Amino acid sequence: MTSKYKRIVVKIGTSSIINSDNSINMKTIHTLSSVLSQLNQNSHEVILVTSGAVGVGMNTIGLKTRPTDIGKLQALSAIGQSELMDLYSDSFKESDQTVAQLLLTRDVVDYPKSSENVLKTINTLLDDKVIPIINENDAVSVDEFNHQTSFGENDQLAAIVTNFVDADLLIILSDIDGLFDANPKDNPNAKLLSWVPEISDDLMQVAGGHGSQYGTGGMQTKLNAAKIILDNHRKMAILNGDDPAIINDFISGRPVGTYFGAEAMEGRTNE
Ligand SMILES: Nc1ncnc2c1ncn2[C@@H]1O[C@H](COP(=O)(O)OP(=O)(O)O)[C@@H](O)[C@H]1O
Ligand SMILES: N[C@@H](CCC(=O)OP(=O)(O)O)C(=O)O
Repeated sequence: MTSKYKRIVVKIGTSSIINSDNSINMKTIHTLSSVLSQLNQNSHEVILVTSGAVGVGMNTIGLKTRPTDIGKLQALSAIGQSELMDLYSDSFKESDQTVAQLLLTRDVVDYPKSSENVLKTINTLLDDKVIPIINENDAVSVDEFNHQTSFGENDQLAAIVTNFVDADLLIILSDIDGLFDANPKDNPNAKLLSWVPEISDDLMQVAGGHGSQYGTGGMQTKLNAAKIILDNHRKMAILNGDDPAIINDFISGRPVGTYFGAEAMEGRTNE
């Protein structure tokens, strides 16, 4: 496998981790753990940004409808985060892969001393071949005047982390094959876009909201993430997380999903 991408950030969304009946998608968690372990043990460096704390928390206490109250969501994420990490730890252990948990707030990357410490921690973990698993620290995040600690959602968090750790590639795994020229849930004739070199206003118009009650951002937040990535001359892909082995296909140069990058890639046109 080519090693064009040495340091890779992979983000997985709630809709890939939680099934529509509120059960946990253990198959995806197992395959993801195995694929990322292999990459990490074969000359790549891998960081996982995972959503799912609120969804797993809902599963744990048997709640079927996502609450809107912030306090309830924060409590659910506190319940779900430890469960989620347990699932990942057990699953990565099957591939002899050690993982570490980092819960970030925006001030951590905005303040020089704390950002220096987080970067040192991540680099030390990667040097030691440990996979950092990152989520937003939902229970303490706030978004208020003079005290902004919230990333808001994990697509943006993943793009910020990709820049922060100077990674070569961000892969966003979702419940859909990539970015389409219209939301396929509303338009059955929508076509998959294979290559996106820039984020135009027209493109922002085709990006709709989330697909299930468990996902939060939809394609809009993924395009905001892509903008951060392209502005910083990096590369990103949106792939279907149903079978995370698709990560290997993308890295090997197969034209799967949607690729965001200024330079063309062989085999990719939107014709
Ligand atoms: N133009 C588009 N192309 C693809 N998906 C779209 C588009 N517009 C809206 N969507 C919706 O975005 C959803 C993925 O976002 P979301 O539900 O937030 O997932 P995640 O939990 O992976 O972040 C898709 O299931 C789809 O319904
Ligand atoms: N921090 C939240 C995730 C929020 C989020 O961005 O979710 P998603 O749109 O599914 O990536 C959680 O773990 O539930």
